Amino acid sequence: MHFVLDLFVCGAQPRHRCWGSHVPDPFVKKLIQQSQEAKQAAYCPYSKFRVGAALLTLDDCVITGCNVENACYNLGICAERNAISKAVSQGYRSFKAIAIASDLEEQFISPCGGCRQFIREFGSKWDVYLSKPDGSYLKMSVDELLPVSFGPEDLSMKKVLAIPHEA
Ligand SMILES: O=c1ccn([C@H]2C[C@H](O)[C@@H](CO)O2)c(=O)[nH]1
Ligand SMILES: [Zn+2]
Repeated sequence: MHFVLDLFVCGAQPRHRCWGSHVPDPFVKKLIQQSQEAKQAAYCPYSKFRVGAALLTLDDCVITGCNVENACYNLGICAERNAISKAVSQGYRSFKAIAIASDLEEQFISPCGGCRQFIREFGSKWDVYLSKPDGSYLKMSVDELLPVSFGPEDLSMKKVLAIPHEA
């Protein structure tokens, strides 16, 4: 099997290249690299804790995000939620994976509870890659990160993920 190695950060037009739910290792490495690049843009003057996220859409676009803090501390947004909000605002609602990067050398960055719920909104079967600056990673499913979760299905909102023009 042949895989094209580079993933692009896309604009509004999704590209159509799929390989199912299994993301081959070189692509995971690239996605982690992109989350590390996204981390460079973190706006975190208060915590000084930089986080980046790279989201891989079902049609193989990569949307990135970083944490953005605020002088009104509680208004800060995490990198994961930033990336997901960016993706949704560009019309993406189906995701294969999200990679998360921080500067913690000794442990894999782990999403906060709020982000776990935010990620879970878009399915419980996709992959979350928790990484370290050296590129090593821990792969976890959304289900593992947030077991026995509450989601749109519990509100009988089966069509909630459909893009409006497809609904
Ligand atoms: O997974 C995480 C954990 C923390 N942060 C941010 C929130 C805040 O800006 C800073 C310190 O918690 O890191 C994220 O963006 N993602
Ligand atoms: Zn969070």
